[in-house]
Amino acid sequence: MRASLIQIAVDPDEPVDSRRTRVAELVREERGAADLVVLPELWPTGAFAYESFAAESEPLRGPTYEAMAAAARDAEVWLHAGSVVEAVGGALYNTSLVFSPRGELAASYRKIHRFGFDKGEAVMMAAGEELVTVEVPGQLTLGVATCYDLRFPELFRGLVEAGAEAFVVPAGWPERRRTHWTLLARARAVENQAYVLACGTAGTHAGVEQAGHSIVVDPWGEVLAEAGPDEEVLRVTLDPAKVTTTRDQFPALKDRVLGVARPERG
Ligand SMILES: NC(=O)CCC(=O)C(=O)O
Repeated sequence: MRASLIQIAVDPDEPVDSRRTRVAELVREERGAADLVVLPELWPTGAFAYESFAAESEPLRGPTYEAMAAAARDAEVWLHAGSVVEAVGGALYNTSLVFSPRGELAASYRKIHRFGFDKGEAVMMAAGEELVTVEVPGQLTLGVATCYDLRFPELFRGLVEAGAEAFVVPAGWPERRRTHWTLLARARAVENQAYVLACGTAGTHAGVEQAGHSIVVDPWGEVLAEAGPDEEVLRVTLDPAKVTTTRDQFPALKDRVLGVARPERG
């Protein structure tokens, strides 16, 4: 399975419409080179551009949906189109969109763990509640998570229980915590014996320098490819059989103890 992670530079001087057009072209350029294309979290606005969230919010089938559905169809790729600020009634969600090569919506995922503690996304957005997997026929079953989710291993274990063999993690991760990004991507791969495809943004928006360094890790925890800090397309080939062989040859997942009791609070 050939995967291309498009690490987009989010520049506040580039209008959102222009970025949408530019990104759609970048996706189209992967035609024939990729089976799966991955974009980062909230690339239309920037993950830390909280002030623009409401103004740039869109319905699920809004302008980003339309542009990405057409790009997936033209490129004939599975497209994890990163995430958008989805407006639903009075609420906002950080919602990822996954399209089939026919440009049909295969899945959407509302980010479960919101970043910011008592500000930003954590207070402006509502939390998703559902785990999402997408089967790419004949290839891999993808488990979908977004950025800050990477810090919560129970989410990824839940995705494994649901059949995930590769995690796709769009992000807008800051340079300041880049060591966490790399470490957590490798940890999620090792503990779940699954591929991790983590696609971040480049550039600086809302005063937050982005780490870039999108990364692809195999089920043994080895880094297959890693981007630099700037806009870049990271291309890698995944072997679906490697998930099965890793899980068969070192069957740690079989030793899970399910339903471990939480300690009583005294
Ligand atoms: N957009 C995010 O979820 C940022 C997460 C982050 O900066 C961190 O976990 O550290």
